[in-house]
Amino acid sequence: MNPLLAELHDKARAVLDPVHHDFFAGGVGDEVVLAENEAAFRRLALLPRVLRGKQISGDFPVMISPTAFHRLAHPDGELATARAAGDAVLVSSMASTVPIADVVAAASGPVWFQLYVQPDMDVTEALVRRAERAGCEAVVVTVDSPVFGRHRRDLAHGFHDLPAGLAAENMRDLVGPGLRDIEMSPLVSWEHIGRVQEMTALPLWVKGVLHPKDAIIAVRHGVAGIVVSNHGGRQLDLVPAALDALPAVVDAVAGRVPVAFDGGVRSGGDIALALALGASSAGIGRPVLWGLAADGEQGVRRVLDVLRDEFLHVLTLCGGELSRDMVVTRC
Ligand SMILES: Cc1cc2nc3c(=O)[nH]c(=O)nc-3n(C[C@H](O)[C@H](O)[C@H](O)COP(=O)(O)O)c2cc1C
Ligand SMILES: O=C(O)C(=O)c1ccccc1
Repeated sequence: MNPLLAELHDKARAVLDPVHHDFFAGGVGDEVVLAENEAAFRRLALLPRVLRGKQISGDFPVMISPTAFHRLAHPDGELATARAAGDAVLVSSMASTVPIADVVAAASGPVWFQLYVQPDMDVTEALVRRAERAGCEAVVVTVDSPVFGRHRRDLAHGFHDLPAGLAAENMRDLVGPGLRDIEMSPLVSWEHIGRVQEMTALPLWVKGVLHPKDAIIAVRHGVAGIVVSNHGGRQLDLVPAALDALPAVVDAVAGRVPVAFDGGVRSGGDIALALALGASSAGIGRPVLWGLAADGEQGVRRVLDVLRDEFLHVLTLCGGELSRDMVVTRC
């Protein structure tokens, strides 16, 4: 892990209510997958290319992955995250504690709206309209959550609702703004993806694909892109590290749509490895929350600056190239 990010996590741990820290930090079950997501990067190495004779461009293909309830981390919540995002894609959680319209207004770059399809399709449509009216540039449907993950730390703390004054603002006047007003349903299917596509002209991405067969089905449904993710180890504690699932999905998709990735990215080198394995961009989840808790907008900016600087340094050392043939396993 980049030591500056570790420092921000230490600071976040010191300032956060331990219950809220554990909501952000925790995973499902024994937290095997949570640990594996980071460990998977350590098992890979890069063979740099040499004497390529070129100056690298400043492209920084990173997105802020959707995470719920930023006002648990800092009073400015998602407004601070949005202001700090710069030109990175900000995927704003449907479970934000600031309404999506205000998130987009605070951002200077693209904002995408993350959606859990609600079994009441009128509620789903109302959410999509809110995202459209706000000016979101894509909808990202999270598909790895037919049910809430059983987060052992939350159960131990008895954390199952937001403190007074905080709410899931996008849900207001639809069902209710409480944590449990957001439904996850095992009845959601590919048919619902089609229905969301009929609702909106916005590009639709699916987030949380691990099986290459699902990636192929997604492409067949005309998705704009796929995010390979295991939800940061918060859903099924039996899945592989997200990084280990990436190559097979990239191969199955065969360039037809972009394949983004998240899970365990903690350094510029991690971003480089994900890109070398074929990811179009790397998503950052918890480190953004640590920056936000530690120092609000400045903290999130610091996280992105540290990762950008380190990524561009690594990329330069790799001759400005990242490809699958440069990745080898250690030992
Ligand atoms: C506290 C927390 C809340 C999350 N909330 C959401 C969410 O609302 N929607 C979603 O699609 N994913 C959610 N995720 C998953 C992230 O989008 C992402 O997949 C994951 O955090 C990436 O792994 P990382 O934290 O190791 O970077 C959440 C993750 C965390 C840690
Ligand atoms: O905690 C999560 O991982 C998550 O996705 C979520 C979604 C909605 C409400 C609370 C948490």
